[in-house]
Amino acid sequence: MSIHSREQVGQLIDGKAIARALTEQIGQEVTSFIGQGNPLPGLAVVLVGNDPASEVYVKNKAIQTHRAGMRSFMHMLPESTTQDELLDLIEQLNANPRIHGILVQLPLPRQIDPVVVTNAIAPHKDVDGLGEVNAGRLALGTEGIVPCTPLGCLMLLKSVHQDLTGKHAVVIGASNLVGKPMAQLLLKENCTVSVGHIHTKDVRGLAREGDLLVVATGKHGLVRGDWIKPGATVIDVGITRVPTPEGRTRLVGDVAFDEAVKVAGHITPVPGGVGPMTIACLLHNTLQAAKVTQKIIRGSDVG
Ligand SMILES: Nc1nc(=O)c2c([nH]1)NC[C@@H]1CN(c3ccc(C(=O)N[C@@H](CCC(=O)O)C(=O)O)cc3)C=[N+]21
Repeated sequence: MSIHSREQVGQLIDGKAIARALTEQIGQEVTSFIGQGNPLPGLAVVLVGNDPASEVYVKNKAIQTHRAGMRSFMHMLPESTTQDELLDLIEQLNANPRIHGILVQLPLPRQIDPVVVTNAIAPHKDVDGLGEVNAGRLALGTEGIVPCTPLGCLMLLKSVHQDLTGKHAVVIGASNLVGKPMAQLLLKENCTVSVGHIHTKDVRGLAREGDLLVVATGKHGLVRGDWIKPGATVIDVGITRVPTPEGRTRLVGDVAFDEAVKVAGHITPVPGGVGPMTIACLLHNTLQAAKVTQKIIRGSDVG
């Protein structure tokens, strides 16, 4: 034995493997859904402008959609697209019976108001769960479509803890896309929830109190080892492309992984953590949306 104490190493939460299993299960459900005479679930993804990172995500989504046996409809619009042009497209997609889910990739160019656009998506096709109707349902704890990234984070937390009741969950970041819906979901799981954000006075002190720590700030490497309660479960939602010394790029999260892994009990990597779960949950939401639509059309339970 050396005189140094053995370094504790947290266990990796394998988001890629959990997402693969979920996608496979969704694929089987799709097969039985269409076997009952229902149409293929269809997902429309709309990308405005040519942000190269967004294009990668959009392509990944299309590949995974086909893997789960669903149809995907891609709409790539130029950076100069007006809000009215985008609203016209959404109106067409809302009316198209082959399309059960609509996702408009964020962020949008300056001339387009994301709130107006998200609320233009029919609530039963809002597979991102970001419109006022679904956000309101989540806040009230009623049935609705739950945003993909927070839903994926919850599944990862549940892969470690069967029951989250009574745990102190700390969410860093209060965006409408991740932080706010994440806090709502954790409340529903009977956690004591704290939300830290840019104005929080001692965000490190707050983070250190979390039995569960979900970080979604977009500031890579923000959360250091000494921000983490020993043994905590850490979910890193951040995804930033940074240059390497060799002149390439790599993806990094909001958590300084090498430090954090020594303190955490369980931790998600980037890549291979939350990202693949986001896509798997998008497919889950699209299948659910298709089921709800068919249930209404047939006036009967399709399971
Ligand atoms: N309306 C809307 N909904 C979104 O869900 C949404 C969005 N806009 N805008 C952009 C962000 C980002 N996002 C990701 C999804 C998957 C990966 C993903 O699959 N990541 C892989 C690696 C991908 C790679 O290598 O580039 C991983 O983390 O292992 C990443 C990021 C969804 N977003």
